Amino acid sequence: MRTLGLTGSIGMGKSTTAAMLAGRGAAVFDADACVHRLYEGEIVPALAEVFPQAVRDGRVDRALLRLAVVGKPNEIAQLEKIVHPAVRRKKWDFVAAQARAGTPVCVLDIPLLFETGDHARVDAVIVATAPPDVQKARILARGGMDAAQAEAILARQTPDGEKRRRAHFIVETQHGLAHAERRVAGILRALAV
Ligand SMILES: CC(C)(COP(=O)(O)OP(=O)(O)OC[C@H]1O[C@@H](n2cnc3c(N)ncnc32)[C@H](O)[C@@H]1O)[C@@H](O)C(=O)NCCC(=O)NCCS
Ligand SMILES: Nc1ncnc2c1ncn2[C@@H]1O[C@H](COP(=O)(O)OP(=O)(O)OP(=O)(O)O)[C@@H](O)[C@H]1O
Repeated sequence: MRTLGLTGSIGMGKSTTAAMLAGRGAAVFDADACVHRLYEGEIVPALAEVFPQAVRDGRVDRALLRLAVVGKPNEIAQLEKIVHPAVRRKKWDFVAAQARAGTPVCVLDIPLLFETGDHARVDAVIVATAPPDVQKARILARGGMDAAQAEAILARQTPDGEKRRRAHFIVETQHGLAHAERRVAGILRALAV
């Protein structure tokens, strides 16, 4: 099995690129979706001890959690200390299950691929990217985060230029879906998978 890491800074088109890889047969682990699932129950007791204001009806309310942690380095570090080990377990369980099932290509879609060191544990790294103005417009258009919150999140991520330098493959997402789809097909061809 080939294991590919897919990353990109906030709003760069990572999830869209992951969906294209899935459409071509890859099994995708989505770290953001994994976190969101954990917030529905499994990790709620641990979080309720530290961020009780973000728990409503037995689940984590992400808008409230965002208010509690974004732009607050100590709080986000505390959150990561609880969330990241749980995600790590789910991620490698997923990879092991895919290997057992004989899946040919497994993709780890992880915003913090370099920050966690996972880039060194995969066969190749794909980085989704777009110019900064496109990125900012996308984050604001999606709603949820304002410009200051987006800046605070970006400040915690490896800069896009460094991600691109360290990538084996780059998918530029500012040229539209068809363009990115062709690039994804080309990458899979180049990897012979
Ligand atoms: C801060 C939270 C509540 C915001 O939730 P929201 O629904 O608005 O955003 P979502 O989870 O979809 O994340 C959007 C993007 O923000 C970026 N991001 C999120 N958390 C982090 C973080 N700790 N460090 C850097 N970037 C982050 C990523 O690019 C991610 O794709 C949420 O992201 C969270 O709980 N983060 C902590 C867990 C974490 O580190 N996740 C990152 C991948 S494991
Ligand atoms: N190749 C593309 N062509 C056109 N629009 C795109 C492309 N890729 C992404 N987009 C658009 O950009 C926005 C952000 O994309 P997406 O959700 O995939 O980003 P992301 O990197 O996963 O974001 P985040 O890290 O914030 O979760 C979406 O509105 C999506 O439709």
